[in-house]
Amino acid sequence: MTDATEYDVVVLGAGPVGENVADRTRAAGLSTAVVESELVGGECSYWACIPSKALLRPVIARADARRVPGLSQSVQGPLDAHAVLAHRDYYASHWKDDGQVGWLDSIGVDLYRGHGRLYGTKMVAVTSPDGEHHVLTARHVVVVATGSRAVLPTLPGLDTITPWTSREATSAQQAPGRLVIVGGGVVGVEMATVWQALGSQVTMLVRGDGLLPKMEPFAGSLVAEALAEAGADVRTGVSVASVERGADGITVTLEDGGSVTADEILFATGRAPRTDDIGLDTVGLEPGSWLSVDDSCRVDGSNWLYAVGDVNHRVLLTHQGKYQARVAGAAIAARAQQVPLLETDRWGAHAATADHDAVPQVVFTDPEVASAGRTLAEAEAAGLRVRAVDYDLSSVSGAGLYADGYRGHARMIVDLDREIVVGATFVGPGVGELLHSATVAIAGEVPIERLWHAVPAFPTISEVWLRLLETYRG
Ligand SMILES: Cc1cc2nc3c(=O)[nH]c(=O)nc-3n(C[C@H](O)[C@H](O)[C@H](O)COP(=O)(O)OP(=O)(O)OC[C@H]3O[C@@H](n4cnc5c(N)ncnc54)[C@H](O)[C@@H]3O)c2cc1C
Ligand SMILES: NC(=O)c1ccc[n+]([C@@H]2O[C@H](COP(=O)([O-])OP(=O)(O)OC[C@H]3O[C@@H](n4cnc5c(N)ncnc54)[C@H](O)[C@@H]3O)[C@@H](O)[C@H]2O)c1
Repeated sequence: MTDATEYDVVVLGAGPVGENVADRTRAAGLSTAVVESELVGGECSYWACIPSKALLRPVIARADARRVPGLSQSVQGPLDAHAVLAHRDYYASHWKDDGQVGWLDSIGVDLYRGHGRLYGTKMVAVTSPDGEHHVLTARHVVVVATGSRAVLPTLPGLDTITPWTSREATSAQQAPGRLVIVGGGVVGVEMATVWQALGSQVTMLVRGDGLLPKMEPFAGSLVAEALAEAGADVRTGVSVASVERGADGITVTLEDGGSVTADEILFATGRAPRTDDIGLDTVGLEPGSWLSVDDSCRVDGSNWLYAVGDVNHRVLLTHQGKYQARVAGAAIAARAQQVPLLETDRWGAHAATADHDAVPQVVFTDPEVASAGRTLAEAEAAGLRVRAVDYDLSSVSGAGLYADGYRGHARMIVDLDREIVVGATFVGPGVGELLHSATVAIAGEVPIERLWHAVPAFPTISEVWLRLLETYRG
């Protein structure tokens, strides 16, 4: 090893979360280095959130326009797939990270390109692409922010095909004629929405009994209904037995004996931590494991190792990882300054409390699904005494004006002992922008009787809040 360099903080991985923690520690006056093996900006910028949403936006805008009388006639044609993909390429910065590298430079964070591995306590060894080695020593902490990767199931014949993961699904340069998607989670439904609209014949193979199993059941039902109307073949309760490449493409054999043939197959079957080759064994941790942390994002049992973002498996979402980065950054700075007492209590400045109680998520399908906090099933499993309050979104004036024949549903979960909202789910066109109202109500633990005074503007879809509260109050 050559070229040993010392920093206050060393961050392993420059995805959105690593970048944010580096920003916070640098702003607190701590010298900070980040190590990145691929592109600064991580999965989110190049193969996940940004390209997927750039692909989805024209699909959703067209679907919305088709529901507006006077406009629908002019948007009946197909999408211009070439222009949609070019728009995506632009938002993925053509898979170049110059902009983000420039930003790191502007905030005074040093970037080391290469594969980083922990190398004992407070040390990170970096192997650069041209084979050089650096050892970075952290005076205070090392932060692991190496994210996650797609998981492929073990299947006979997998080695005969080159399957798509979320990376290929978000960066493909043309629509396959026939696309099979295995998995009915968030990646599965968003990518089915995109590629069916761009001209592929999509078949979804879902082993459970519905889509989006982690959300309220009506969310998956409404999305499945709309995907089927868009022409996708959504099959639930089916499992893949094997895959094989033949003259006519990829043949997927199902456990019930049926089969489907396609040009491409996307496995949208979940994520694994990128920790198999980061030197965890040198610090007594298990390679390949998710890193378990406390609410300040410090790895259990350590006083110098933090883990933020996907890699700690608390919530696999960019905005929540960036929230963890803000909390961890504040905790790292406070501990470095030897602040005697950190605010690690619930909702304190050094506790990522919202990870447990107030996580928002938007699934950008048509209809959109927007949820915050707990589902009914989660609230009950947590032992809360709750009531689910339901309302048909199509009965809200603003929804009718938004789209002809509006279809949607809303559910609010009320904690009956505290009389506060602990969860909300909205499904319908345009509901994504409604979500922050729910997040504020949940994180703020606003009493229902005070929410009654939060008057939604007429005639917006947000009047659903009034209808939910009226329904609750009877
Ligand atoms: C298709 C798809 C769509 C998504 N859409 C959304 C969305 O709309 N909204 C949302 O909130 N979330 C979305 N997500 C989730 C989101 O992408 C992740 O939660 C987010 O990227 C996590 O950020 P991170 O910084 O923890 O990890 P990552 O973004 O994975 O970044 C980790 C970085 O660490 C680097 N790295 C790894 N190992 C090493 C090493 N040994 N040395 C050096 N560098 C290393 C990687 O190269 C990478 O740049 C989506 C995910 C997918 C797959
Ligand atoms: N809009 C967004 O916020 C957004 C978009 C995409 C992804 N994400 C995040 O990225 C993460 C990954 O998404 P994902 O959809 O890959 O994971 P997921 O865990 O949401 O869904 C994976 C699905 O695949 C199924 N599955 C697993 N193994 C299987 C197998 N062998 N055969 C058939 N089905 C199998 C699971 O039952 C599950 O329903 C999620 O945590 C998600 O929140 C967020």
